[in-house]
Amino acid sequence: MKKIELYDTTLRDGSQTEGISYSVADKIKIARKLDELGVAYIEGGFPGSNPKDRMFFEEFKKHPLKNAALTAFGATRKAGVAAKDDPVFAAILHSGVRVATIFGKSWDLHVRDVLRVSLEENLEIIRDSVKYLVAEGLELIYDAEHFFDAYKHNRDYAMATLLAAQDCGARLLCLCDTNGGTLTSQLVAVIADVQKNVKLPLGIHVHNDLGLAVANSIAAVEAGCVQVQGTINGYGERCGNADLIPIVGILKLKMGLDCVTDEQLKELTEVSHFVSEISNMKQADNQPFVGKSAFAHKAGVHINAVYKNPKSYEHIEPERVGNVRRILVSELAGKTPILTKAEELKLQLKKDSPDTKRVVKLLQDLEHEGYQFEAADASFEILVKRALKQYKKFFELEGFRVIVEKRQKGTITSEATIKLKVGGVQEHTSSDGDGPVNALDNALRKALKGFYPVVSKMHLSDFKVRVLDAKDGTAAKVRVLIQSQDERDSWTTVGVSENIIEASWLALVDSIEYKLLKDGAVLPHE
Ligand SMILES: CC(=O)SCCNC(=O)CCNC(=O)[C@H](O)C(C)(C)COP(=O)(O)OP(=O)(O)OC[C@H]1O[C@@H](n2cnc3c(N)ncnc32)[C@H](O)[C@@H]1OP(=O)(O)O
Ligand SMILES: CC(=O)C(=O)O
Repeated sequence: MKKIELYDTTLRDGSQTEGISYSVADKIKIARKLDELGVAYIEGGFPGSNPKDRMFFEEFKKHPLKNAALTAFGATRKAGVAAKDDPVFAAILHSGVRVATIFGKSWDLHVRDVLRVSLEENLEIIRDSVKYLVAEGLELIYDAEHFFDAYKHNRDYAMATLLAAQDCGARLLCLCDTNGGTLTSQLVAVIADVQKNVKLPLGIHVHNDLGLAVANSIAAVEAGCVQVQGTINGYGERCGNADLIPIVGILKLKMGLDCVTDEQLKELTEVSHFVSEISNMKQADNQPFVGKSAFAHKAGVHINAVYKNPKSYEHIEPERVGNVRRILVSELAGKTPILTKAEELKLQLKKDSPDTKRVVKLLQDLEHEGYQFEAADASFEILVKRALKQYKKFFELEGFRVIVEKRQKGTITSEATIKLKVGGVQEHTSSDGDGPVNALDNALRKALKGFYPVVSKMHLSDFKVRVLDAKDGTAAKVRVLIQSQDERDSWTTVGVSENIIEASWLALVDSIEYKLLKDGAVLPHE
């Protein structure tokens, strides 16, 4: 099986993303995770750039990675400075790595306008730089910056820069689409021409400015490149780098190429989510292979078919990349998920029965009002039970009041008072909280805990509000999603109203009733 080298640059090019700033500890955690995933190279940073990157490399002198080779990144030497005196090279050598990656100029525009040296001097800079680092005993990966633009404007000069790096001992030439503006067909044609002119193996490093980074990386592998550079989740300057996550999935599962083991592939979802968490970036739900929605089915026709045979609407089994199939319940879902949920709840429901039609109608009416059940699993279960009259009321509300108070100098305070009845016994309590919903939640659970002690073992873990008709301003409806948790499970409930407190109350009541239902609570004196 042909082997492809995965080269990860999340810690260097990925850190050039707007909004990302890794600490040394973050970088170390990510490097260790990537090592477990099985990438061949981890570009740890630019030690000539800043102390943080230099400190990062210190950690691996003491505790090396298990599998991957750590590489230190830098530019070719500065014009007019001998390689031995260039501080960037001194930092690379001090970092203790056995592999260095340096980027050099391929494009005559950059040589003239950015480096401001002659074309010949740039070739000399490349030769000197590669020769020096190789003579110091390092494996050298040469990143030909802007190679595809360079080729378009001056093919012969671009080719000469590669030959300069090759002749001086580089191990691999990586062709970079630095500005990310190259079409796939153009990229493949350039690679074919380069292969006729150089002996060294080729790598590919592309940016995503056309949304083609993954496609271009894959086409480059098909054209013969043996190394793919990219970042986890496609982080990187401007529109990002090629996303290594789908690249790994495609190389392994669609092209049968050796890059990680089957076991390592199962870590793909975990690695992607871990890196987005540490990077403090929102995970894209629709990210191929690993997103929350990558194997989520919403349309009734799809759901019906997936129950019969998952291959009907899935390109691979989600478990192969550590993801899971999800069935979303909504007004578009038809009867199949309702029947399945009923089966899970051990409720008798037949496809064409009036009960099933009633549940579908109720679901569609509520979604029309603004409810959304695809994330609110617990509210959906309560809805089915209510519709089938398999539901008991654990308490009856007589009324609540919520006060939010702000004095001229003091902090803002919230207090809720609640009056309810449980099996004919009236309870009247009050509680304060961090905000009005928290106060209401505390008061409700305080009122119920004497009757149902299990409510003390749950808490509210997330609270989301979405305005539904923004054009109506403050009179718009809001949808509140509440996530609750006990020692074993977490569940989500939903409420909709024009009043945010009422919407929150509806979601809170579902949340508590769900807990009581799932724990088999009984009404006092029942
Ligand atoms: C395509 C890429 O993503 S390459 C990666 C780029 N990464 C970064 O820039 C992040 C880290 N960079 C840094 O910390 C700094 O920019 C440093 C340490 C590299 C340089 O800092 P400074 O010496 O202050 O220079 P400054 O950042 O202002 O300008 C960049 C210099 O690099 C030079 N340069 C750019 N590319 C190269 C190259 N391939 N080889 C040699 N020199 C280069 C430029 O000509 C410019 O020098 P000049 O102003 O003397 O002409
Ligand atoms: C080297 C690099 O990061 C680039 O050319 O995009």
